[in-house]
Amino acid sequence: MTTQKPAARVAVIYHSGYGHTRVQAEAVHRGAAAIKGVQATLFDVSEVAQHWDALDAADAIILGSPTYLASVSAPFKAFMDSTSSRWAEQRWRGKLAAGFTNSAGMNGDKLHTLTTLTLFAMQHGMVWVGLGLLPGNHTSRGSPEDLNRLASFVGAMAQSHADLGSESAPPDSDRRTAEHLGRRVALAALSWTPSPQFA
Ligand SMILES: Cc1cc2nc3c(=O)[nH]c(=O)nc-3n(C[C@H](O)[C@H](O)[C@H](O)COP(=O)(O)O)c2cc1C
Repeated sequence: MTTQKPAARVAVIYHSGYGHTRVQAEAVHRGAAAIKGVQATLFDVSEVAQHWDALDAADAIILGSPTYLASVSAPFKAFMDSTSSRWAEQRWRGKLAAGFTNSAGMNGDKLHTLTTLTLFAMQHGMVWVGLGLLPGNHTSRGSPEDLNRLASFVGAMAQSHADLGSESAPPDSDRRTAEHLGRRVALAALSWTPSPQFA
């Protein structure tokens, strides 16, 4: 008898003060939801109180925050701190994790935000899934239209000019990069079954 593998569940949780990171989060979610057999959900941190069960049940949690003063935003940090009882019980141990961030600067110290998200996942005993893309816009033949134009490895980066609204920023290449992250995590979640001995 063959046993049907249950659909993988991917939760995307994000904060966005002005809508730009929400656009990125929606793209990550779209990418994950496009994978057959994957149930993808998208949560704003302000509504996390209603979604703890879904986060606990997820096979993968994708974390997203704008970069504010070189790190995660205060609302996202409040969410991180509110997971401390789960940290103490290591309830999320063995889940997959990934991350994304958006800021006004091309660099803007975004890497520090992604590093913060990675360390958060490590403290929870989660297993980090990187972006898995070579750098875009990396040679004289490259362009800002390239996937992964900001050349990140650890997660998806996006950049939004500070004077543009979320209807046009971040640009299409960053939205496609975010979709790629969602797809990659969803595919990983479909094939990720940690054994009971995994610790
Ligand atoms: C309090 C604050 C701090 C910021 N700090 C940075 C920063 O360190 N680096 C950067 O490149 N942009 C910084 N920005 C710009 C935001 O990252 C940028 O506007 C981003 O698109 C906001 O995303 P959101 O609309 O999802 O909130 C900051 C913006 C705010 C409001």
